Amino acid sequence: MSFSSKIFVRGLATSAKQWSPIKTVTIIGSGLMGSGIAQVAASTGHKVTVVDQTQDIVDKASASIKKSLSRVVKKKFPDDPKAQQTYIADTMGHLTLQTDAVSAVKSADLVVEAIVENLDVKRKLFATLDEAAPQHTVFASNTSSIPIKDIAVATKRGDRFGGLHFFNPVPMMKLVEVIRIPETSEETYNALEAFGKAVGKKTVQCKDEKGFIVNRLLVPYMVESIRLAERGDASTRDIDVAMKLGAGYPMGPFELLDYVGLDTIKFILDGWHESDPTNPLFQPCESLNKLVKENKFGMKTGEGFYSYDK
Ligand SMILES: CCCCCCC[C@H](O)CC(=O)SCCNC(=O)CCNC(=O)[C@H](O)C(C)(C)COP(=O)([O-])OP(=O)([O-])OC[C@H]1O[C@@H](n2cnc3c(N)ncnc32)[C@H](O)[C@@H]1OP(=O)([O-])[O-]
Ligand SMILES: NC(=O)c1ccc[n+]([C@@H]2O[C@H](COP(=O)([O-])OP(=O)(O)OC[C@H]3O[C@@H](n4cnc5c(N)ncnc54)[C@H](O)[C@@H]3O)[C@@H](O)[C@H]2O)c1
Repeated sequence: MSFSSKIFVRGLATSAKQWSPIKTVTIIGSGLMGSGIAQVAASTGHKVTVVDQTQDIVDKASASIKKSLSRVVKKKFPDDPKAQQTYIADTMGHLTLQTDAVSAVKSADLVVEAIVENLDVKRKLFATLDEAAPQHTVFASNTSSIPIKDIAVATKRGDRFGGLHFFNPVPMMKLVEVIRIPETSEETYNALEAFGKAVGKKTVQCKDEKGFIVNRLLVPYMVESIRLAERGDASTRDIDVAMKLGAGYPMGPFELLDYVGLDTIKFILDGWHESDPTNPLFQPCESLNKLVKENKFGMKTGEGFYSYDK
């Protein structure tokens, strides 16, 4: 077969591959979000490989996925222990957990990144994976606050790059935001949207703007809640009760702040303030900075706006 026809065939194969549904998924990062994304992908029949930095971390991820699955099956198959065990075994049977990212992307249709919220680390990872992954593989980041385009520049596949922003806890939250950058092709967007639906989520589409949809509205709301308490207008408890009973939120803003992590909120707010310093919604927040300075990040450290049994 001549060189040019080889390119043509490969081109067809590649382009044909882009239209096929995502079946094999690699998730880089097995923390709070990566393990949740892996769980919902594996429990909906996808072949999933999860990667993290050490065997100890991936072992912990495996255990937390099993723990979460045991909570899911109690609701899904009440009084049917056999069905519960089968569901857990089938899901775990679709999951491979390892520490080598390069080999993990060799046959991936989709790579979802859910590693530390650090642009340089994300770029370094994607640059490496761009060399290792097949041409047809779609890349997506689960970042909360970094513009997808700033991550995608590390690769040569802007047309096969997007954002899949899941919500914490992934097994429970029914939404995934599908984010396009200008280069994202129609095929890529369709594949990402179809994957979001295939893992049981409702998908919404948005541009690659600060906070996408939910965080852009939630972060200012939560920071304004802190300012309301700082002024002494109401207590944190009463603000939480008010928003749960008055607005129907499952958690009040201070419960949610402690749940998501005060360090994460501060990181996001500082980033948005830096890039838009006059925006009143993004002004720094004194009591948030004080708690983070004292390493009081919320549930994950045992103390934030509230104290928790560790
Ligand atoms: C936010 C602004 C920006 C911040 C930073 C970025 C954030 C990020 O980018 C965006 C977000 O995620 S924003 C954050 C978006 N997220 C939110 O806003 C969260 C809002 N909060 C909620 O939706 C609810 O409070 C929860 C669903 C978290 C807990 O439900 P609850 O009723 O309050 O209390 P419950 O008793 O605990 O659980 C009841 C049952 O649910 C089931 N189950 C629960 N967790 C499970 C898991 N991990 N696995 C499996 N199953 C799980 C289980 O069956 C359990 O029964 P069990 O007998 O205990 O096993
Ligand atoms: N926590 C949330 O509520 C939430 C919700 C939506 C999106 N996000 C986003 O998801 C991403 C992950 O957040 P998280 O809360 O799961 O963080 P996490 O700290 O729980 O997990 C991050 C994981 O990535 C691993 N990691 C870091 N660098 C790595 C590398 N180079 N290769 C492989 N693994 C690496 C870490 O070991 C860790 O296990 C972030 O971008 C965050 O903004 C977080």
